[in-house]
Amino acid sequence: MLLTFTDVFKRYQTAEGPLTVLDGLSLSLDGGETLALTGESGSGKSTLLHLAAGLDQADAGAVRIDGVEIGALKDTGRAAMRREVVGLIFQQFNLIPSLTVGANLAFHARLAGRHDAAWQADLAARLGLENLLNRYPEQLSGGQQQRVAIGRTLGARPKLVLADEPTGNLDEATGDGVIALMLNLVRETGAALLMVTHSQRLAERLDRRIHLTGGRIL
Ligand SMILES: Nc1ncnc2c1ncn2[C@@H]1O[C@H](COP(=O)(O)OP(=O)(O)OP(=O)(O)O)[C@@H](O)[C@H]1O
Repeated sequence: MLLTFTDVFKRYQTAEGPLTVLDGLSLSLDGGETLALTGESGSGKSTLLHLAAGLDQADAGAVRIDGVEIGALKDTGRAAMRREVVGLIFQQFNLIPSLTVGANLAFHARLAGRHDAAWQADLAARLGLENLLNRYPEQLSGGQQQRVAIGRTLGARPKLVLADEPTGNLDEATGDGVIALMLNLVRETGAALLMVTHSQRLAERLDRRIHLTGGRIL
């Protein structure tokens, strides 16, 4: 298994008192598998993704990537795991505004020590970005920005891609095109994908679907 959650609990302290968001949740994702995560607003989908990315820690239970329990790693170990194994794609694109499209595309691959000019050129072409490489993110449409974000993530050849509502800011037709490109590239590189979506229609395009409710997977 590439990613496992075993009996994971996550609580937040809120102004109204403690809130249990994940309540003994377990799940597993195989290498190369694509999995859609749905759930009501506020059910804990982003919380789960943050735990999978090592951006936050569980209060109890274990989150493992490639057999390594990320809660047991020190900060530097978790950062290395994020850099080298995990790729993140967010609704808000999160491109680096001061870097060109070309430099954004290369950024994660360089950080991971896996920059490969031929692969980057191939990705740019596949994502229809080859004529935009010298532009800055603010000079792109939302769909173009998300294609850069996908290229930036896959440029580093992560084993695990975590996507949080990747087409949430795009219209349906643009979003469908972006998802198709992302799924093709994810499948081609053999990465696994955990994608949060509100859309049952998009969820149907992935290998498997899970639904988060009451802090657990149905
Ligand atoms: N840092 C925090 N402190 C306190 N409560 C939080 C914090 N982060 C999230 N929550 C609460 O935890 C619950 C789960 O939030 P989360 O963002 O994981 O849900 P979600 O399923 O991703 O929601 P949405 O679909 O609306 O994005 C919500 O009730 C939210 O208010």
